[in-house]
Amino acid sequence: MSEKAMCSNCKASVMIYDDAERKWKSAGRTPGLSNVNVYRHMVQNTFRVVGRKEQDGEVVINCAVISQLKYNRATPTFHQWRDGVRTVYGLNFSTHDEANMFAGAMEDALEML
Ligand SMILES: CC(=O)N[C@@H](Cc1ccccc1Cl)C(=O)N1CCC[C@]12C=C[C@@H]1CC[C@@H](C(=O)N3CCC[C@@H]4C=C[C@H]5CC[C@@H](C(=O)O)N5C(=O)[C@H]43)N1C2=O
Repeated sequence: MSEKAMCSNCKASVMIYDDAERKWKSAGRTPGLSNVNVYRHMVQNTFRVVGRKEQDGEVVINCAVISQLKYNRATPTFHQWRDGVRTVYGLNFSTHDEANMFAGAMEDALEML
């Protein structure tokens, strides 16, 4: 297994900001909770955020973590970042603890890049 999870799975609703309509939309086919995690590729030392819907495993986010990424803890349970091009992702976590755990994994990844 060339990729390792940086923390245990965190539950969050994955959202994408629609610039045109200026509103957040649920990523994937339907709204709902996903298991999100930061994965480290052990050979390439690259990182990505992957989220799969709890309900049916749909991959709703698969986003590279680039060194310039600015991770914004907008609230204790809503964190957001730009993918470096044009997509803004938002994670609405179920609990503060999961939000902190995920943010810690993201910050660890950014330190290693
Ligand atoms: C300089 C910069 O780039 N700034 C970016 C943020 C950023 C900063 C630094 C680095 C990277 C980034 Cl990405 C920026 O400000 N962005 C990125 C796109 C969207 C937004 C722009 C305008 C709106 C206004 C309100 C605000 C907003 O979205 N929320 C407030 C805080 C939590 C609040 C919580 C939950 C979500 C769930 C749905 C909606 C709701 O609660 O119903 N909502 C919210 O309303 C959420 N916005 C943003 O965050």
